[in-house]
Formats: sequence, C-alpha cells, structure tokens
Amino acid sequence: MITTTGLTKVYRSRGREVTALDGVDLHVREGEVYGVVGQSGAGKSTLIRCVNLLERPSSGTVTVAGQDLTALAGRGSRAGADLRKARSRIGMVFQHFNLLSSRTVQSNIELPLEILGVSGKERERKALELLDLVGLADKAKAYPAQLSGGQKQRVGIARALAGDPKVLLSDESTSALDPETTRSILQLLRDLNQQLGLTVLLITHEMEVVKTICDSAALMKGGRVVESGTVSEILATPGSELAAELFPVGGEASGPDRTVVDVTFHGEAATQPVISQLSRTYNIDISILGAAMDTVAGKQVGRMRIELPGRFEENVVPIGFLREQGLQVDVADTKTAAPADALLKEGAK
Ligand SMILES: Nc1ncnc2c1ncn2[C@@H]1O[C@H](COP(=O)(O)OP(=O)(O)OP(=O)(O)O)[C@@H](O)[C@H]1O
Repeated sequence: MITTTGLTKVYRSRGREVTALDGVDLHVREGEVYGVVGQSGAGKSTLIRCVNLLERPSSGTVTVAGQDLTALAGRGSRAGADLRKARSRIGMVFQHFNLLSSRTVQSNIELPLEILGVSGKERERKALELLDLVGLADKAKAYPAQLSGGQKQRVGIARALAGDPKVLLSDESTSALDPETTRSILQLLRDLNQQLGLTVLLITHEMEVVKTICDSAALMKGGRVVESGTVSEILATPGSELAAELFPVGGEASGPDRTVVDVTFHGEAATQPVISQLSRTYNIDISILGAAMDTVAGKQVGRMRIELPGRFEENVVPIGFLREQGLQVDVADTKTAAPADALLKEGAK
C-alpha cells in the first residue's frame, strides 16, 4: 500500500546541510498497522511528511496505493491538482490535533470536503456519519475548546477520514494524551483499521503503542531504517534492538563465571517445560533473573532472563538445547556487568 524507495531528504539552511532521510526503503502492506519508532531526530516526522509529499523528498520515490506521488509532484500544469487529489485519499492525524478553534466540531470535519468541493448537504451527512463512527455523535455543535484531549483527537481522526482514505498517517497522535486516553485512541485506530480495512502508518516514540496495535514496525536511526519486519519476526530476531525495547527484561549476573541468557517464548514453544528439561538433562541449577509475559501484536509472548553456572564456552551445549526446542535465545553481554560486579566484590573484600 505504501512503498518508499531510496527516500532521501536533505535540508539546507544557512549554508548547513542536514540529511534527515538517508535512503529509506519502507514497505507497508495493505490493511496493516505499521509503526515507525526511533529517537528524537531520527527522521520519523520527515519520513511521514514525505509519504504524503507535504515535504518534497530530495530523491527517491513514494508510491501509495499504486500511485507514484513523487511523479505527480513533478512539474507540469496538472501536477498540483493531481497531487491534491491523491493526497485527499491519505488521511493524516497530528499530535496537537490541529483543529480550527473558530469552527465547530462538525465544521472542522467538513473542511476537507469543502476544499474538495463537496455540496453542503453531502458534507453534513458525511461529518455526522464520521462523528458517529468516532463516538462523538453528540458533539457536532461543540467547539474544540469545549472538548478533552481525547475527544479532540477523535475529531482529528474523523476529519482525516473525510475523504474516504485508504491510508491513515499518524504523527505521534497519542503523545499529548494520558495513558488511559492513549489506550482508547489506539483502540479506535485498531477498530478503524479492521472495520474499514484502513492501512495505518504511524510514528511514535512509545514502545507501548507498537505493542498495542502494530502488526509491523521499523526502527529508524540517523535517517535510516536499521530494523524492520512484522512484530513476530522482530521478536524472533536474535540480537534485535527493537525486540529488546519492546520486551525488556532486567536482571544482572549474580557473579563472575555465569552465563546470562534471554529466552523468548512464543507459539508452540511457550507450552513446553523447557527450563526443567534443561536442568534435568544437564544437571545444572538455573536461576531466573527476570521474567515478563505480555501480549504483543495480539499474541502472548514471554521472555525470561536466566543464569547458567559457568562461562559461555561451558554452556554452548545447553544453549544449543534451548534453541533446538524452538526458543529464541540471546546470550546477554556479560562482559560489562559480570567483571564489573566481580571487581566491586573483590574491592569490598
Ligand atoms: N525544516 C527543517 N529544516 C532543517 N532541518 C530539519 C527540518 N526538519 C527537520 N530537520 C532536521 O532533520 C532531522 C530529522 O528530524 P525529524 O523531525 O524528522 O526527526 P524525528 O525523528 O521526527 O524527531 P522528533 O521525534 O523529535 O520529532 C533532525 O536533525 C532535524 O533537526
């Protein structure tokens, strides 16, 4: 539904150049909720603004629903009108709602339809239908200032849906909301995704958002996508930074000469008594340093940080055993934690 190829954006201001996007290839499938995460300055906002050509890329292409928007943005008399039309099929939701305070809720939702030249009666019908869809049927005549943050965002979402888009772009749409309201807005986005078959591309700095509604995700750093895939694929990727952030488990090695291993359980493997099998088979004592169960992308996933006696070299066979059981096993880097601990203990002695 959305494809970017080699997307690059270089900002030039006062003789300085900033490469905000550095060759981004993104593939968002029809009907999925796709989250882009990354630290401040990673290029997330620039990416989402390039997807609907609010920002013109320096190079690369953007295709939405089979239409090359970058070609439309080219020169030529029809380019502007064609791009406006294509853009009306891409809804956008903003962090700070961007509602017009002088207009009623209904009139805010009608605005994009006015611009498209839709008749008054049809605009009203559509606005009221959308208000109903987002659960605000009784707020048509209210003004934005009379609404809570969550209600304002519902209006923002209704307005984004006015042009019957196939794609919804969300720029940190829950970042200004409290956790409870965030959950209700995410649920609304999920419902719209399922009811209308809407493809959602969202950017966020909150891992909770990805956990709650995303089917796929990408991690951006320095203008590049450094990891991407379905959430299940990401969780099953050894050493994935995104997986560790989605599913953090704490716990430090209890001393030197220990091997700390993160074991992720999902699917079939989650039902097997692997830890007791491991202990019995190799006659080793296993300590659990940390553990968590959660629902990620609608599936139960568990992660456990365990400690095995002995160095990594002595645990190659037990670790291989865990992998053979279909578990994902990441050996934590104990070089930093354990020796530091050991030194501290030596010092204390
Ligand atoms: N209009 C602009 N002119 C010059 N530089 C810009 C402009 N917009 C963004 N940048 C720069 O591009 C880089 C990426 O910014 P961008 O806003 O896309 O990051 P982000 O990941 O969305 O960050 P945040 O989460 O803080 O919004 C930053 O270094 C930023 O300073």
